[in-house]
Parts: sequence; structure tokens; C-alpha cells
Amino acid sequence: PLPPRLGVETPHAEQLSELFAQSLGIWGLDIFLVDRLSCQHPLVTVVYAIAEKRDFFNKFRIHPSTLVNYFLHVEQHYKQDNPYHNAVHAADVTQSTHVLLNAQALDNVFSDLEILASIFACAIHDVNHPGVTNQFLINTENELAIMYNDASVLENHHCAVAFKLLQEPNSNILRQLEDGQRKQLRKMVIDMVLATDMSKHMSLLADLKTMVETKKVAGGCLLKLDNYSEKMQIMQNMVHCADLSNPAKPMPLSSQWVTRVMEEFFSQGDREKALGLPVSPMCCRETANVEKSQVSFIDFIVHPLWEAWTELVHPDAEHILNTLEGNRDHYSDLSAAKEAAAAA
Ligand SMILES: O[C@@H](CN1CCOCC1)Cn1nccc1-c1ccc(OC(F)F)c(OC2CCCC2)c1
Repeated sequence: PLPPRLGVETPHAEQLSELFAQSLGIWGLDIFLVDRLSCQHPLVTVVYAIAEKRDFFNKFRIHPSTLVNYFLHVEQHYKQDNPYHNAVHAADVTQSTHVLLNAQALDNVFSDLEILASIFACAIHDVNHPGVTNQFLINTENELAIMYNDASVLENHHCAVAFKLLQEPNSNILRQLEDGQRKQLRKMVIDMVLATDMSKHMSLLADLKTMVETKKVAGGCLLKLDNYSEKMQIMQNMVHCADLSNPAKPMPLSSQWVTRVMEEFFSQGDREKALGLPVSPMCCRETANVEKSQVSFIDFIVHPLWEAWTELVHPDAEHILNTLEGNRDHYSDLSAAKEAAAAA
């Protein structure tokens, strides 16, 4: 028996179907509306809609009920009471990558398996996130830090949980893949998820810039991507861009993510204070300057990344870079106004 049209029963099925029909492929889909209309199943419904749109069920012989069952489990393993690192964030990054994959410059660059791997990696990339940073887990000698020897602790955990859930009954969406395909997908997913560790950001961006320079020399086409390493660099940067896309979304969405991430950071700061640990940067609710931090985050991390991505897929991501630059100026104005008010 087929599951309901969107994977899960919701009283707003009609409205949600309509929203996906209009905006699943749009940068700026209101993922918080998807969360409400899906009765808190944003990840299952977004993955199901993308799977339908990209014909995953036929291409990989996945039964719809297996996909629903697996991603319901994945969704349940995202901590719903995390203000930021919850299933809405996973759904957001997954839908954002779905949009990035549609760039004309990427036509015929990725195989079906690479596309499935990218969507899968996004959907599971923060599963079971505890709402604190790697550094906090290391500083508190958390069992996860011991398990992973302080190396990409969260990212290793997300991967392990996701693949363990695949082994539960009626959950193995990769069952019908040939053995080689399943091994290849597993490797690609691990490579992408481990690359979401912010400590890899600078080297990832350096690779992307080299790729862009090379592409310029090769007459502007990406098609000549022959080896796994170059292909994977693009996929890793694509998922990393989607993971750092909050400041590049329309302000009504971006501002909700800022509120949520600050709430999560402040909770960590509270816990560090209670434990007598030094409070991490931007985690002290008394002293943090939210607007100023966003301007620095955009100037030093997010904008350089999106500038490189925009060049790689030129001209398909121009509007995203413009939105990011507009948001940056908005936070800069807010920060200046705040300082002026404080001085008055
Ligand atoms: O924490 C960030 C990486 N650090 C590295 C060290 O320098 C500062 C930034 C990335 N990261 N990792 C997990 C969540 C987020 C993260 C995601 C959306 C964020 O802002 C907005 F877009 F919602 C965000 O903002 C923080 C608070 C103010 C500036 C940075 C953070």
C-alpha cells in the first residue's frame, strides 16, 4: 500500500502539496510554513517531495513506504527541542541543495547516484545533534568526544546514526542498489557529511577557489570533471553552502534562523557558566552583539564561500549573492543604529 501523497497524513495535505508544486525548487521556500503544514514532519515531506520530483523511486527502486519509514526514524532522531539543530534545519539544507543542484551550470555534471547521495547527505547531516559544539563536547570529555577521539565528533556521530538507522526493519532504502552503488553512495555521503565540520571550511573554500580558477582556464565549462576528487569537492562545497545558507535567504527567514542559533548558543553559554568553563565566543547572552556577529560571520565566512560558489555556477546564483549582500548591509545598519542608541 502506498503512503499518503506527501509521505505523512496531515490535515493541510492540499495546501502543502500546493506549496511544494509552487516552491519546492525556489530559493526562499518558507520551510517554517512547511514545518507547520506537515505537523512537524518537515524532513519526511521535503525528502518525499524531492524523491518524487527526481524520480528516485523508479531510478533506485525504492518503495515509497520504505523511504517514509526510514526518514520518519531519521526525523525522530533530530532533537525537536534544539532551537536550531533540529529537523527543520535538515529539511532547509536538503531543499536548499535541491535548488542548487538545478543550476544550469551543473546540468549533466552529476550522476543520479551522486544526486541521491547529496540529498541523502543533507537530510541526515545533523541527525541526533545534541545542540552544543564539538569544542563543548571535547571540553566536557563527553562520551561522543571519547568515541571519536575529538576529531569531527558531531559529524562522525551524525553519519554513524544515519547508517545504523538504515539497518532497522523496512528502512533500507538502498536495498535495491547494486553492491558497488551502495558502497559508492556510502563513501560519498560520509565525505560530504564530514566536510560540514566548520574546521574544514578554509581548506574546502581554497579547493573551490582553485576549481573556479581552473574552470576559467578551461573555457568556463564544468563538464570536464572526470575524477572523483574534483566531483566530490563540488558536492562538499554545495552541501556546505546549503548548510551556511541562512544569511543568504530572504530576511524573514534569515532572521528566524539567527534568533534560533543564538538561543542554542546562549543555552550552551549558560551550561558552560554553570560548569565553570570559559564561555564560548558569541555564547554569552549578556555580552553577545548579535548584529555585529552576523556582519563578521558574513564578511569572513559566508560571503567568501558564496562568492566562490556564485562564480563556479555563474550566472545562476547571482540572486543568492545579492540577497546575502543585502542582508549583510541590513545587519550592519542595525548594528550601527544600536551603537548610536547606546551612545545617546
Ligand atoms: O558557528 C558558525 C561557525 N563559527 C566558526 C567560528 O567563528 C564564528 C562562526 C557556523 N555554525 N555552526 C553551527 C551553526 C552555525 C551557525 C549557523 C547560522 C548562523 O547565523 C545565521 F545564519 F543563522 C550562525 O551564526 C553564528 C552566531 C553569530 C555568528 C555565527 C552560526
